[in-house]
Amino acid sequence: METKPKISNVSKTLKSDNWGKLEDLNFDYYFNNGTSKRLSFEMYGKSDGIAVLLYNPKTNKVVLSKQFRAPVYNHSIQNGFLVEVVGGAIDKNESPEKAAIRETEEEVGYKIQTVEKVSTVFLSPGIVNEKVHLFVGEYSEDHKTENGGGVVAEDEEIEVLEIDFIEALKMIDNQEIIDARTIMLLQYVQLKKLMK
Ligand SMILES: Nc1nc2c(ncn2[C@@H]2O[C@H](COP(=O)(O)OP(=O)(O)O[C@H]3O[C@H](CO)[C@@H](O)[C@H](O)[C@@H]3O)[C@@H](O)[C@H]2O)c(=O)[nH]1
Ligand SMILES: [Mg+2]
Repeated sequence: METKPKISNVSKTLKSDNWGKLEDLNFDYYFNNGTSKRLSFEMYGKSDGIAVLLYNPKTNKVVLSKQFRAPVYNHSIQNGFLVEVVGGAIDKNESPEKAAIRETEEEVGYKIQTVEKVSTVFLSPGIVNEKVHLFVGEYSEDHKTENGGGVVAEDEEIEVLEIDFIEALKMIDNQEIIDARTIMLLQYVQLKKLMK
């Protein structure tokens, strides 16, 4: 018996192309009840992204950033300023690892040599097209540079926070940390016992 493909006749429609792209994915969807229907689902995204948690197992400290996020402000939360891990968009022809190392220096001013891959995740798979590559990276004071704070030409302004790991975990409990990438990476470090 011939089985129909679940998804067929796929096309894309570009609806907006500014900071990121808003597109429709159009397709015929074959339901389990034997009917099929043409569907269009909206997807928004830029390039894929990276996020890095910097941790120092000698001092039990982590480095986080604080910056303005429009959707957070839009919800009248924390006046729009979110505590996050280092994160950013991957440049054209750049590997996720290279992007993680570059963003770490740009945003928080530590020049690290290596990062360790944790996972690649979707943060909002119903809407957002971006995959985010998650990393952890060991740092020490020796890696500190004069840089950090974000790229002024990109209207970035980043406050660098170096705090005790235990304090960061408490900030998850009291809802001061509400960014999913940051929660995932802090809990990864806790689960894998990378720090006390
Ligand atoms: N988002 C956005 N940023 C803009 C815009 N115009 C200018 N910018 C500036 O461009 C910077 C982009 O910096 P990146 O560090 O490359 O990206 P990011 O926004 O920090 O991305 C990280 O966080 C996202 C979650 O908020 C993640 O989705 C992404 O994967 C990554 O981890 C922002 O900080 C902001 O200052 C705009 O229309 N939208
Ligand atoms: Mg960023």
